[in-house]
Amino acid sequence: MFYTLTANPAVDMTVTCPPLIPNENIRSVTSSYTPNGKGLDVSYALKKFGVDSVALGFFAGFTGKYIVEETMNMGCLCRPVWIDGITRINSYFNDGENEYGILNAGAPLTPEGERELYKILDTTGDLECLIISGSLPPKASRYFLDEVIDHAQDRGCDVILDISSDKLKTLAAKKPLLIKPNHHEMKAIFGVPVNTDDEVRVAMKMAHDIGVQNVLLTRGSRGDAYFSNGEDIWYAKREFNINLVSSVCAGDCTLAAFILKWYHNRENVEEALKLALATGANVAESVGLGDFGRVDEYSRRIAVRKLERK
Ligand SMILES: O=P(O)(O)OC[C@@]1(O)O[C@H](CO)[C@@H](O)[C@@H]1O
Repeated sequence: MFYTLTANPAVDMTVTCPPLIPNENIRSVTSSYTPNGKGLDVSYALKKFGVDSVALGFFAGFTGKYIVEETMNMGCLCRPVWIDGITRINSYFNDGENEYGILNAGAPLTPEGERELYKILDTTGDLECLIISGSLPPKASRYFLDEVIDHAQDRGCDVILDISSDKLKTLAAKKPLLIKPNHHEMKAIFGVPVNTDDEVRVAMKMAHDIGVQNVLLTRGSRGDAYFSNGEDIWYAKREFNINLVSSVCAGDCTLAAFILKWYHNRENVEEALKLALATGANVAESVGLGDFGRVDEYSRRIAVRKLERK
């Protein structure tokens, strides 16, 4: 069974509005409030593909209650750890020209909360693959992620990381099965750009050298991605334009789709990349995750090639 961990979930408030004007109030055109957080998004996307997972995370207050209820309403399994405070609300604005995001800190984590999570990881019956996504809440202990990975790996569980913290560099030594940085994160973590095939080769090698088994590198609005398994590197690109509404959950759904096709069939890189980019593109065309209505059609319009070995 797939498990996702969202240590710092959020209600996303997504607003479309006329251009923002300093020191003036403007009225929004549309607004919506959706249960989110990177790991939860992975669980929701898997569910849309008909695959169950268990969503783990720390939840607090009325917003936490809303997320857990909505998660269950979607038919997703969820094992919340309740903490004090209020789960954050993140705000995203699209003024027709640009996207803006304001991300809040989240409810502070407690040692008791952390221990409760470790207990779930130690005792749950079917822990096969844990996808750890997103930021950490305030007051998370210094070695929280190290501990989470240790508890999971002690159970023989694979670990996938989608975190932007520079902790990723040290966590790589624990040999995660897969990491999913975007181009900004890859540059921040390894200090090298990833604009060309050759630059990507260098960055991928750096990731593998420090312990990462597989890397899915996404490049946001460019609509392309690279995947490296340590032996070969594939490049995938969408061959169509999208009608951008909100790119906010696109990366999480890209990851979910990739895992879905690749986790149980590691040879299936090409198909996995096609579904991943198609899903990300379709999600960016709606608020939240959308209905995945064009994923099949888009999958047929993703070009994939293997890079020459050097
Ligand atoms: O602060 P984090 O955890 O890095 O990111 C949180 C977040 O931006 O990630 C999701 C999109 O990926 C949003 O639903 C959510 O608001």
